[in-house]
Amino acid sequence: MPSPLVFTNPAMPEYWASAFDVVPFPIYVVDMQTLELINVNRAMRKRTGEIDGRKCYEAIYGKDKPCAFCAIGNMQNGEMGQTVIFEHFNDTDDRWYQLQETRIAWFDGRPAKYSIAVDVTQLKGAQNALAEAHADLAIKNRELERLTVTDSLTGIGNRRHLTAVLDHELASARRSHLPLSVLLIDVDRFKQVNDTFGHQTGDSVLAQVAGIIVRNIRATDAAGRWGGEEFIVACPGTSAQAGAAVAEKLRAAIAAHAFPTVGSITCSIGVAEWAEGETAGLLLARADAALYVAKGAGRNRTSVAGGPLSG
Ligand SMILES: Nc1nc2c(ncn2[C@@H]2O[C@H](COP(=O)(O)OP(=O)(O)OP(=O)(O)O)[C@@H](O)[C@H]2O)c(=O)[nH]1
Repeated sequence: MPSPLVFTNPAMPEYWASAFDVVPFPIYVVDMQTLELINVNRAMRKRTGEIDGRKCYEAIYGKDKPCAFCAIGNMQNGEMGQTVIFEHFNDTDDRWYQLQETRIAWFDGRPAKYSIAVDVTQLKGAQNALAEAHADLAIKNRELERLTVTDSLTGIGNRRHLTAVLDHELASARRSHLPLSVLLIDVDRFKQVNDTFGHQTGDSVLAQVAGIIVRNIRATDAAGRWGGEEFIVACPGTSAQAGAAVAEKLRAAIAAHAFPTVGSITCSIGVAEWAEGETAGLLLARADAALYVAKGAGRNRTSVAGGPLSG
């Protein structure tokens, strides 16, 4: 009993033609030795015209030598009925095809392969659009995430970001037993800046102060705008003494900066080192108390908090 893939009935070529002409997808049969097209169905002829007898690579792909992706090489020693399925972009008509190619024996015994080519260009387009939409969404989500932790005026971390950073740094300090200091920075007499030069100039001063802070701290430090004209810097691995040095550096940099329209401004800074068992709220309360001392002592200075507040 011959394999159903070995066509032996001499009437078969006609049968083949009538059966495959009703299939709406292009189907063609190639002689595996000569690479000549033995049979081409109606859907294929509609696309290519009469190409029977021509080399497949030349008639279908407009090439002057066999295609690099041709499956015939791998089929030469394969089993009858061996099938490969792959997708291919045909640049002669700029369309994607899914090709299903099967090894057969033609009616006269010649080894051949027949190919069914399904145009999947639209499907590919939809897949690509979906992939693009996913990528776009991922980028937008990322941007949204960034915006929720960014202060829109200064571009540095906002209060939400700082709260998360402080929680994280406190947990790290608890584990590592390394010191952690926070700096609470407040622009001096900022109301005057607004009142004298207008709110817009005030905004610009805040953005510049943020820039000075960010440029003068370590990559491992975290800075953000706590609100209004107040900024916080968290310095992991930093004692109160070292924190005071960072504060003085920032204070001097801000005092030395020439702010357009406004001239010079100053700031006061409260520094507190985290004490074992202390919450972020209590740590900030101590930094705030130190800031209050700095303001009371005449502003444009740094004050370091004493030990933890009781209660
Ligand atoms: N331009 C601008 N001003 C702001 C912003 N947020 C808060 N302010 C202003 O900052 C000023 C803070 O004033 P105060 O709290 O009295 O403090 P100060 O004038 O800096 O005085 P001291 O802190 O005592 O030196 C207020 O006038 C607020 O309106 C902002 O986003 N932009």
